[in-house]
Amino acid sequence: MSATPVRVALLGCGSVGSQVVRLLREQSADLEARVGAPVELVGVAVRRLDARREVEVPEGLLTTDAAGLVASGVDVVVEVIGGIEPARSLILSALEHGASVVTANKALLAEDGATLFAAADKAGRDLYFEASVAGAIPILRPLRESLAGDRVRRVLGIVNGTTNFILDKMDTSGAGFTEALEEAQALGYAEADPTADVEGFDAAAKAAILASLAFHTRVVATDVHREGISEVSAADVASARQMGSVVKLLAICDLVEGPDGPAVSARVHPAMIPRSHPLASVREAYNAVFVESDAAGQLMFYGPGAGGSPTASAVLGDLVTVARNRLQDVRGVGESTYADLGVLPMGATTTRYHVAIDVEDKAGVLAAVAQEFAKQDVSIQTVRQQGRGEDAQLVVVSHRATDEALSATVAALREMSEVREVTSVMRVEGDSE
Ligand SMILES: NC(=O)C1=CN([C@@H]2O[C@H](COP(=O)(O)OP(=O)(O)OC[C@H]3O[C@@H](n4cnc5c(N)ncnc54)[C@H](O)[C@@H]3O)[C@@H](O)[C@H]2O)C=CC1
Ligand SMILES: N[C@@H](CC=O)C(=O)O
Ligand code: NA
Repeated sequence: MSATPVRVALLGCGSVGSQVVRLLREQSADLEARVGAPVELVGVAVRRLDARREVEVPEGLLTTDAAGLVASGVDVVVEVIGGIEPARSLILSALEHGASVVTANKALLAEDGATLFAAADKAGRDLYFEASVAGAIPILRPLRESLAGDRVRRVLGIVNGTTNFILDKMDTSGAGFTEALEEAQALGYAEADPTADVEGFDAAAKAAILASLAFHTRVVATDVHREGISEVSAADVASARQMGSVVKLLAICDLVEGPDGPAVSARVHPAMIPRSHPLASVREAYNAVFVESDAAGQLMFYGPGAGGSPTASAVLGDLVTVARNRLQDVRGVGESTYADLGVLPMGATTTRYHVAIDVEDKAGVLAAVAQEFAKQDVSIQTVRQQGRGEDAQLVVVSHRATDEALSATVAALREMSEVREVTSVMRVEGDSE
């Protein structure tokens, strides 16, 4: 006699949801063998019954009553609607009704993960979310489980495919930001409204999730310093190229020593990295995440971070785990926030700056510019002059200093009579000091 099926409800049938349906159908026999029971899709909640879908869903499974579906006694709810509401209420209701939950919703986890994890604890059910960060790349499970005996010091990565595609195009073809964005939209990488990707909200949510798991503390999206790529100009990209560097949108999470003890620093911003750095070779819409820990040293995780099918792969991985757990009547590893660390403000975080300044080409200008750096106690690593006369430009790269001191230096440079314009300001990462 075959085992009782694990009954699955799917919420949302867009890019990711439709691929979840496809994989559940195509791999049904293997999934049954791996789980130890048939995995049965019993309902798919959609916004509109007559919408065009990438995959055929038997009509009897479709419903617009998501709330009714999660309350119908299913074993697992897979949430791939996205956004805060109704996703949050549906997940909470699913847990209250005894279902385990798999979600790809980084926006919700980074805004209100605490409520969801508390509800999962209260219900004694699993809440898994590998797909929420870097799509198909297994990164949350390694942080939560494989590295549980180590001390992670840094997580550094490219975690947004859309912005990496745009920056890569700007670098390889000399395209401006708007042109590169239009290409990303035409290829279906960027949304019609690409704000969450382009302005760094998507990457900041992922940074919050990564930092929470890596450092065993709670970090929310608003704890993450966020700058997007809409201000990155063709001149910035060209300036990076001249330095042998490339511009990438990075998510950087560090375990640091704050004024009151260990703290977390989490930031998302464009930065120049040397072309020799492994992250520089991450092209198009790919993602990569570096993890540095005391005992393991450096680890790199690389692969497709976006797209329906890769993301559905991560969803199915979680689905198999929570289904197995249910059959064995156990729970997987939950949230761990025992470290309860403070968050270091961006101003106190140490970074390095690249500053390109159009200046008057006359004696004493270089000394005057250097003096503004010295006033803020910012040490200069290199200065290069390019062009002459009207076209004279100084390119300064600093040593590491607090972000507060560096931005005060740039503000002072902008006020100098010898400075015509500060044309490019960008942080520098992945280099020696
Ligand atoms: N597309 C990607 O590459 C990745 C997406 N994710 C996450 O996966 C989730 C889903 O993303 P996509 O599939 O790309 O979005 P999508 O916009 O293609 O699909 C969402 C679907 O949910 C439906 N929906 C909205 N409200 C609903 C409701 N009340 N009841 C039932 N259905 C409803 C929409 O009509 C739409 O079909 C999001 O949380 C997203 O952040 C995570 C990693 C990568
Ligand atoms: N919009 C995201 C995809 C999902 O996380 C991206 O471009 O990386
Ligand atoms: Na992932």
